[in-house]
Amino acid sequence: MTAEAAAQAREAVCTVRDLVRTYPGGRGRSAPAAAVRANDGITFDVRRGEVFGILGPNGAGKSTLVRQLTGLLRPDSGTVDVLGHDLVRHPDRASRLIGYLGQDSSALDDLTVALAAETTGRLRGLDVRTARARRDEVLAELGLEELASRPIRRLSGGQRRLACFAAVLVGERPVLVLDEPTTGMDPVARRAVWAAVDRRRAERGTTVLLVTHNVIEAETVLDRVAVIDRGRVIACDTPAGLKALVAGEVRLDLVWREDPPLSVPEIAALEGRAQCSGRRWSLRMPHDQARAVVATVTGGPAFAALDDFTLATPSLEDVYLMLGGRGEGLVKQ
Ligand SMILES: Nc1ncnc2c1ncn2[C@@H]1O[C@H](COP(=O)(O)OP(=O)(O)OP(=O)(O)O)[C@@H](O)[C@H]1O
Repeated sequence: MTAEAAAQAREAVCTVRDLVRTYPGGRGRSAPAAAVRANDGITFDVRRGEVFGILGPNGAGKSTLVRQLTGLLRPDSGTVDVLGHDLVRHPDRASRLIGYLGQDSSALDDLTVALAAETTGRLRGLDVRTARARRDEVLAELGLEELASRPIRRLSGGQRRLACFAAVLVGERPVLVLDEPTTGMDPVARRAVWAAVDRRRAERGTTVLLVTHNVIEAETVLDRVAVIDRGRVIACDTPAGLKALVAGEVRLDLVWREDPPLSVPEIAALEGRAQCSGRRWSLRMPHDQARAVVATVTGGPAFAALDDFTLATPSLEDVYLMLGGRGEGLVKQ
């Protein structure tokens, strides 16, 4: 091991090695359902104080991965170490180390926002006074005071998500695992979540593992990201490092009014290279080629068929596609 690798291993808070999890096939309605290998040899390290992302489209295996990290699902093979604890052998230790926000919040639905936060603190060993004090701090921090006495089940989707996030923060844990925490939230709530995460990282060195299929969020809030496709890590780096893989290229999006004008030879030649989604074509190409294509679509007979076009610098979605991932499931807003 090099000195650098040794230093990195020392500061790793979470170490995942060769994690495999297969869901058994069942008896489907018409034919037997095949087994699904949801995690197929996943390996990565998360360092202290890092916001580490797991990015991938629906069904990539993200939730399966975090449920194993949080001791809720047993892997077929592989290891999960969090702060020196073997969580495959001792899954019961996960709740002392990790604050987990899963996708399903129904367990808290019957409680009010305040009681959900207080109860979580009590379950984590705080005495009543401390649990109430922490509850009040977190509700104020997230702008939830006005909703404090409302039952969670009566809130909007975004408010409910924020209330569950608040509960996760009461009774501090050194590691937070957040499975798509901002789903359904408006921009104000999203900002409150990221500010709360940042504050804990800066003040307490909290380490955050964040599951997302939102590429914009991934680019703005993550220090490093593991890109997952079909149960495997296909890349792991900083967002900037990943985007350097497609540096020198631009993304051209073309939106046609109706059918694309395939009678124009230059357009027909582009079709095979484009990611087509309805009337939208998306292409990645070097700058000078993009200039030539823009001249063709805006100057020639193709123009009448064109509804709109945009040129943009490549995003993590382009990296994902370049690496062979299926891009359809990623969210871009
Ligand atoms: N309990 C289960 N039984 C059988 N197959 C499952 C089960 N849970 C998940 N799967 C399958 O395992 C694969 C990975 O699912 P997983 O929920 O981990 O993906 P994900 O990346 O979290 O997706 P999403 O973004 O939609 O939450 C999918 O093909 C899914 O259909």
